[in-house]
Amino acid sequence: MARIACHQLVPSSMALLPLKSSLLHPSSALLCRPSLSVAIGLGRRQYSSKVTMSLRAGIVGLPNVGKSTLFNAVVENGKAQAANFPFCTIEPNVGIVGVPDPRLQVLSDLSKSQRAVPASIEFVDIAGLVKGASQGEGLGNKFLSHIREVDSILQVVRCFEDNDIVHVNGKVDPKSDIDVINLELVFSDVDQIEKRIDKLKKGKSSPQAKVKEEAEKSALERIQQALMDGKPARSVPLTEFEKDAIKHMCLLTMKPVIYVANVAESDLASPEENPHVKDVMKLASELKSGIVTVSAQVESELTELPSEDRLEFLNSLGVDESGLGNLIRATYDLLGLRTYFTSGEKETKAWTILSGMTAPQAAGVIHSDFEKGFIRAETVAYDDFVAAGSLASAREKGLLRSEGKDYVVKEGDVMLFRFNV
Ligand SMILES: Nc1ncnc2c1ncn2[C@@H]1O[C@H](COP(=O)(O)OP(=O)(O)OP(=O)(O)O)[C@@H](O)[C@H]1O
Ligand SMILES: [Mg+2]
Repeated sequence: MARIACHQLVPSSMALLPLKSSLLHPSSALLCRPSLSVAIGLGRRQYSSKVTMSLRAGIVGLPNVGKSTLFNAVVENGKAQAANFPFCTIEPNVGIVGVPDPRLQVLSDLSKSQRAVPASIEFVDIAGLVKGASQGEGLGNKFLSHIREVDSILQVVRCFEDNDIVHVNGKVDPKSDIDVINLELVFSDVDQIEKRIDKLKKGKSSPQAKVKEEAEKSALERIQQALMDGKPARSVPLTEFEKDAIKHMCLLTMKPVIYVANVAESDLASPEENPHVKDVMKLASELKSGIVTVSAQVESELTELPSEDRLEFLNSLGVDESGLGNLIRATYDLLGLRTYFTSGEKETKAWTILSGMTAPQAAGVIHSDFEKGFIRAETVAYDDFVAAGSLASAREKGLLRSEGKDYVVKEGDVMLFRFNV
């Protein structure tokens, strides 16, 4: 028997299970956490056939550059926005944060929802890396292995001058700091690749495994060359097959990077005038990575203030809003994530999918039964929903479309799934 499956029909306890609010990764940089993932048969696309918990962004950088300060502010801020998240903080250094999205509140108000639940992302505070980390310096190998487990990297770069706060290399120098971190990531990858290529050369495998191993070896040799030239693995063009073949390596320089320029509060109003920030901007553009400017110090002070005093404090520094929303949003976008919504009286919820996912796959993010028994999805674009004012009115106006299993979900779709159980 067909049932209309929407958020109201999802038992509330279901929404609390981490594996249900999960998503599927296409990228070879992803899925480096076997302990957190379970296999499911997906078949249809080139995506990895696994489901994991929400995506992780690792906060990386030299010691004492403001990583933990930023982490604490992000997690505290995210908690406030997503107070109804279960397990907000899993461990002292891993926090789940809501992704700010103004559309959520609009939909929630229109549907008179009892609650609004944002999409989520995980932030991980990783201990500082120093020169020689890839040789084990300063527990480097341990910290590098933590970076292997994240899906993207936020590299915090110190851009604030403060003689009371020790800089491990004696002076504030973003270019040198970025080089140190990137070189350690490169060295670590080179090391891994050398070992793997040796193993592949010696290996005797079945003809079937051989094809994949050949692809892996060819991809690794090209990456090795790029690394020798000081370029990251992500700069090497690879086929889908090659990406899949090297995925298990979890190469550090395959992960997308955002540089987080951590500035003094006095620079917050016009960070681009700070020469250190200029350096980071230039490098980020050369390395084809994103950049976000924040003051971790200000953000952490903001979380200590009652919410009614925050704007006044920000205004006193010459800005109108906290930089964290930007940072969280940029991280979400960097991972190639997309949002669709379910919206009704009980709750309005933002769900995370990857671009290119079909309606059944998007339904599977809510629950695997929704994907298995998928019949159709009633879908309305966000703008149409807002213009109509409600789902019922969108239906009356003919804006609600009935889409089948090949429909590729679009950013901002509001969806209602019909499925068989
Ligand atoms: N934008 C900023 N302006 C001024 N001081 C800052 C700023 N950001 C962080 N700090 C200060 O820098 C010091 C180091 O910060 P934090 O402990 O967050 O660094 P960390 O990168 O986590 O270090 P570690 O690698 O040792 O864990 C703290 O005293 C913090 O208050
Ligand atoms: Mg720290």
